[in-house]
Amino acid sequence: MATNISTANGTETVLRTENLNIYYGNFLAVQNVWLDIPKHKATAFIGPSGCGKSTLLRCYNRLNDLIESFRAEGKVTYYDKNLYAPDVDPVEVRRRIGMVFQRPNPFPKSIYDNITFGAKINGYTGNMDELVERSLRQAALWDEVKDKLRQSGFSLSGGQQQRLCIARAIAVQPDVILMDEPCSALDPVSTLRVEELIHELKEQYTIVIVTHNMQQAARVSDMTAFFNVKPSDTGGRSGYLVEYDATETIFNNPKQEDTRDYVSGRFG
Ligand SMILES: Nc1ncnc2c1ncn2[C@@H]1O[C@H](COP(=O)(O)OP(=O)(O)OP(=O)(O)O)[C@@H](O)[C@H]1O
Repeated sequence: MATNISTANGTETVLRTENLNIYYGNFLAVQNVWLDIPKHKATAFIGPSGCGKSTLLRCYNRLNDLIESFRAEGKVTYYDKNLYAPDVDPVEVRRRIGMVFQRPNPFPKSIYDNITFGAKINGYTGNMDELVERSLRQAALWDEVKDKLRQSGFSLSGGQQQRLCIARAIAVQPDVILMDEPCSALDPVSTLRVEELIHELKEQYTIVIVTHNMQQAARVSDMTAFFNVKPSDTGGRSGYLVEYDATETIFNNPKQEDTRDYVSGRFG
């Protein structure tokens, strides 16, 4: 279907924003975003602090709905279906479009129960032991925890906790995994582990990752969107999309001077 094709790389589009403006109260936080997220690729959002990377990311699974002052104009579609249509259940959206946060946030439960919790809520009727093993294997954590599944999730290292959170996200069988600076609280070895994992995960899932670390964007992503901020009519500074292209192009041959300056470290 023509409307389902990302012009950027010819693959199927999973999430699309059209003329998206995001407000907190009267403040226009992000303006006029047109962006296609391609299937089974990793797409990175980069840009200076406050340009709206996390705000946009949270629009994709309606997590901003929980913020009272939030309001969106324009369109966000998921396989051509309007994510904000009145008949769309935000809880189901969040099951299909999972999220991993900046700080690992396991539930105060055992490793095993961290994985099964969401599945139980969703009425999963399959074999829980298999689900736990499969999810932990996919998150490259199984070998490290298989002998201590009944221990608390908090007993793991920070990097292991983040992989547990990724396993928890996988366990509800999502289609998309949103990652908001997933490595910013991790040491370099754990960061590398999660980056390797992203490469493996994108064979099955569509990944969108916000990162402050440009080397990380260059290492893990196929597509990169660079956002910047500019003064807004509503006061303050609004984020906007400067350039979106294959990661290699953004880092080696960007079309916009602002992108070139940012990726070369001249500002931001
Ligand atoms: N809950 C909120 N209420 C009001 N304003 C908010 C809220 N969350 C974010 N903002 C504002 O929206 C703008 C975009 O913030 P956002 O956190 O999305 O940017 P970011 O690019 O992810 O920043 P950082 O890289 O620092 O995490 C900022 O001006 C921020 O102050």
